[in-house]
Amino acid sequence: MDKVLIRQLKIETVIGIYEWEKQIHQNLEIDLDMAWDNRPAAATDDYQHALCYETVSNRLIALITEKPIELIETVAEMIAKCLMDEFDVRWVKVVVMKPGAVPSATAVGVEIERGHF
Ligand SMILES: Nc1nc2c(c(=O)[nH]1)N=C([C@H](O)[C@@H](O)CO)CN2
Repeated sequence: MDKVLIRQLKIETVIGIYEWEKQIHQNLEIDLDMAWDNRPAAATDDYQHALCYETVSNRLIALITEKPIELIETVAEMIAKCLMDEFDVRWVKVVVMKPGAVPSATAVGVEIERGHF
């Protein structure tokens, strides 16, 4: 299965369950594996057939910074839904990491897979 990948997409937003978290911006780091048939783009060398990682990245930054969110689980589901509804991605693995959320851990996070091949 072909994929388009995005690694360590940094999104600075209002995220968290505590009152103090609603007053600040924190960073999330997103990894995405998106199922996509890369052969048409390669065969034609035509951007029209590619899943544009730049367009996807910009859309997800806009989506996740639109309004405050409490849980990183919500972020992961919003991203998966957006990719499937707006970009016609059939399967996606979304990893959302929140660096610094637990002082004794480098990062904590969630991983989901949605859709099918
Ligand atoms: N499974 C989760 N656990 C926790 C979350 C979360 O989004 N998902 N969030 C918090 C707080 O916002 C935390 O990040 C503050 O440090 C706690 N647990």
